Amino acid sequence: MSAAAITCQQLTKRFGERVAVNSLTLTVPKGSIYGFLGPNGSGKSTTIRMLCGLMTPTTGSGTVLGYDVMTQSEEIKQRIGYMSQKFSLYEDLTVEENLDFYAGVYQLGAAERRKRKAELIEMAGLAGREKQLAGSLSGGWKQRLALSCALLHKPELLILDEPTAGVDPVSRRIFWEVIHELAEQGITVLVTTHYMDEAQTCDWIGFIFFGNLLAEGTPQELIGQMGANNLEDVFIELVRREEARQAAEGGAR
Ligand SMILES: Nc1ncnc2c1ncn2[C@@H]1O[C@H](COP(=O)(O)OP(=O)(O)OP(=O)(O)O)[C@@H](O)[C@H]1O
Repeated sequence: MSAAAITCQQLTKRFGERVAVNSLTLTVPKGSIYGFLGPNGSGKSTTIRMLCGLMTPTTGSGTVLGYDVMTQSEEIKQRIGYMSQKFSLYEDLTVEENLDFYAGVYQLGAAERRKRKAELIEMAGLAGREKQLAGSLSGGWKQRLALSCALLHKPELLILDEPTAGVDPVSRRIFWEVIHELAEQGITVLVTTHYMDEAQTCDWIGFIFFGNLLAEGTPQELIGQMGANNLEDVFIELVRREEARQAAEGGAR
């Protein structure tokens, strides 16, 4: 059995002339938290959409939980948990009704539905809020409900695209405690974030810019390799070097 939850080799996505993801090769080990970082528009969401089976790569190859990203997108969608930037909760349904809705999407039987709902309400700290309308929850609670919905079918892999964007620091901290608990249970997590304090707690980091993977390693390895003080400095230095390289290339033409 493979020790990788995700592998991709030279995965590429073009939109017309624009290369959104350029020959991306990476491996996400099972049970790890992999932080996927990069400036706005660098290709993170496009990569995630390809890995989730929502978008077909232009070229390259990859597997998610052993399934082929080119040909087995349905198998992948059934087995992963995905939370997008604008997680889709039904604001006019209660917490419990949202969970019921997604339990229906994942075709859970009545007994399993009851069990998973109870477990996830407990995990997310949503007890006592079951009858509250999702639309009346604060950002942090909405986000924890969305995470619970993404976990109903017990996925082995959780893919989170900027799950904490616009959420207050206390809620971010609680959310990340849950992420680490899930990883301890063996769930693999691929997560994008612009918050370097969050990235610092990941097992692995990949930096992408203009669709290219510029660096990969543990946070400590990257900080050491760059002679930086912290991940934020690594991030800024990688972007600066790449911009200088591109400017030199442009000037040489
Ligand atoms: N459907 C599409 N059609 C054309 N271009 C697209 C499409 N989706 C993304 N792009 C382009 O591909 C590039 C990568 O976008 P992507 O959304 O993957 O970046 P990102 O790293 O997720 O950015 P952010 O941090 O802002 O979410 C951008 O230049 C974007 O404009």
